[in-house]
Amino acid sequence: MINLQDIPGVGDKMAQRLIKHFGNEEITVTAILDGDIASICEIEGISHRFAVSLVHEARAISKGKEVSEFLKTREARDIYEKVLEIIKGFAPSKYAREKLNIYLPYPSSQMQEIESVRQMTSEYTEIARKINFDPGFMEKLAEVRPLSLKYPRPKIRDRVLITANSQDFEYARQQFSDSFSVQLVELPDQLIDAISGYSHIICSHRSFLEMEFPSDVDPEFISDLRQAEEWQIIPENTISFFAHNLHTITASLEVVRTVKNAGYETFEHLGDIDPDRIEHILLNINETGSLRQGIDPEIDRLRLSIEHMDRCIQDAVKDATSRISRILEDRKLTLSGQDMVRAISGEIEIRDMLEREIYHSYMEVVRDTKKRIASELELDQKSIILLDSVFFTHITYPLEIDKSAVRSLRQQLEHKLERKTIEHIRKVARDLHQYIIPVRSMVKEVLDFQVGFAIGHFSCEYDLSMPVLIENTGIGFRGARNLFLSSSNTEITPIDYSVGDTSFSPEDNSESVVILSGVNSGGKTSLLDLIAQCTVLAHMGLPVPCLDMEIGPCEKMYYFAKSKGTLDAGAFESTLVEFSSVADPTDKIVLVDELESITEPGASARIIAGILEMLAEKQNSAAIFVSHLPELIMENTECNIRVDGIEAEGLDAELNLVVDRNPRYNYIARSTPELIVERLARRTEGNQKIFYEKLRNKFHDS
Ligand SMILES: Nc1ncnc2c1ncn2[C@@H]1O[C@H](COP(=O)(O)OP(=O)(O)OP(=O)(O)O)[C@@H](O)[C@H]1O
Repeated sequence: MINLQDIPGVGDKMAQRLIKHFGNEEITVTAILDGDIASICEIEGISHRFAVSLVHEARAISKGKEVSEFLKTREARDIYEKVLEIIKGFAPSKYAREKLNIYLPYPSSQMQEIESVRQMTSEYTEIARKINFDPGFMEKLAEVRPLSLKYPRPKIRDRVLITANSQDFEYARQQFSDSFSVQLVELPDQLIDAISGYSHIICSHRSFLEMEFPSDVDPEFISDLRQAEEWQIIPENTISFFAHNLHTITASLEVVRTVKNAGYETFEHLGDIDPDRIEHILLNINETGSLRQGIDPEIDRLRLSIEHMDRCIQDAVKDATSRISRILEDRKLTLSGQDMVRAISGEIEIRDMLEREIYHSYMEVVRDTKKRIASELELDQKSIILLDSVFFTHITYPLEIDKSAVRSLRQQLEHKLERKTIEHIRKVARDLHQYIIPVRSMVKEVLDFQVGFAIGHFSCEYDLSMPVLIENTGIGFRGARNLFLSSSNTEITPIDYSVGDTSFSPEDNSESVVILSGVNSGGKTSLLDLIAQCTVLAHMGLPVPCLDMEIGPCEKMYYFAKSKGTLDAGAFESTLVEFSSVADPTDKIVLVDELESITEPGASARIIAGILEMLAEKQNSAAIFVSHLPELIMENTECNIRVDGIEAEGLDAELNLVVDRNPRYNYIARSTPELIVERLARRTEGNQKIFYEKLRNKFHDS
């Protein structure tokens, strides 16, 4: 087991953060070595890229090998990166894109790594084919992101937890004071101060049962503070985890359901995950952690009542005043002589007489107004009693209301709503609590599924096949298509070719070291790229762009691309130094494109011959050298080296080169300069034509 801080990029602080997240160093290192990018990314501030580099570095240390152990040259790494870039094009998310970076070509000595990817790839290719890239499924798959465990903890201003002794107080403060107030109440006369201003009071000790609470307070009691679960005291926290990750969780559930329904056991070990049940509970909440509308009719009613209360009362009072106005307009007061005398003598007030006259009609309007408000706000009996005190018992015109009574009514409704909401939230939190760990595992699995599915999708899209791994040295294939050409929409000629001892080798032609000669633009470099792609993919455990392929896995891959022009002395020397590494005894595949351009033809033919001899003598390596100097090279060696050729068959009616892109075994291909000259001679006129014809005749003379 390696130490966390041995991994480059992991300092003291980073190690602590990782250990805090995973629990201990051993679990952390195991997660990193397992490539558990999803869990590593759950830590705030750690990017996918950094997580991937941790995995690479840790694996390299644990195996005592460099990451690029198999890929020995810059061009070999380029091929790997370009192939990986194509696969990444199928990644449904940024996470999957990054995680694909942990797929590397492994040397044959790490066959178990190759085998495990091969097995996984076959499964995923089958799943991808079966699900057939259903757009709905693909959309859900793409919605899954690593879970965010860093979401704002809810601040609950109207809740207080009262504790009865300093130990409970300290414990509760540490646990809960981030979310709501915690108070110490050791004596009954401290109670009122501690709870005033809070509508939701939680008592954490039975001694509070004996204390007298104000009549409008309805405290909750929990018997054992330390035994209480999070969902009992801060259900909002549990809800927050699900709400904050709602999209990812619901999308993951859908992915799991679809894969299960398609008959695959990929997620079977997630036994605790019942997508229907979890989805049903999640229907209660929205992304902000609030209860969704339409879930609890009582809560909806209270929400609406509070929201519409002011407008409803305002409109009802306005209409009532108009109605009173109309009543007054129709009224006339006739005073009898006696009344006049009593009024003058002060025995009765004119005001009283007037009030008496309209009292019944006025009160009827007030009664109707209350009824209307009660009905529009759907008030229950308790609230209707409070509504009574909103209206005065004496006559006012225009109709006036008691604003403090309106406030009390509102407060009463708000308290009721809070109470109902917390009851509901607690129920949802209790139901969801048990799924926190299973859901975390599920999302991790679905994220890994994204990666596997991307590979499966790539395999289906390019119609790839799993290569057969053989004991012998060599690589051979049928119907192979260069992925880089496929991506550029060129119409591709499938290639059949074999180097070394494969069942595709022509009879008596199983040499593993060959020179590939041929026409300019015949496809020699494309064929080298194709062999490099197949070699890299096969050593990654991935399928290859061939109808069938056999490969003898090896330890290293060298790819030397064509150099641009003759090299100066320094560059020539460093190229030779690079090539010297080919001399070590390990089995390898060596691909070289036109090495002759490093120096003048005679010298380079000797150098190439020397390198080829060395490779051929070891008999454990496959090598393909593209060269325009096959005869010159062969003159310089006695070794058993095969020369194959890609030949141009001539010019077509449009004067384009007609090439057979499939190499011919044991065949030195004719070069094309004469065909190019021929084409120029036919396409030009006048002096130019004369010039090209002169050159063409030179070929014919020889
Ligand atoms: N199998 C194929 N199917 C279709 N087109 C191909 C195939 N192989 C190569 N080509 C086309 O031929 C072009 C030239 O190929 P490439 O560069 O591999 O030839 P080359 O023999 O290496 O040429 P040169 O000798 O000039 O370096 C490519 O760009 C590609 O468009």
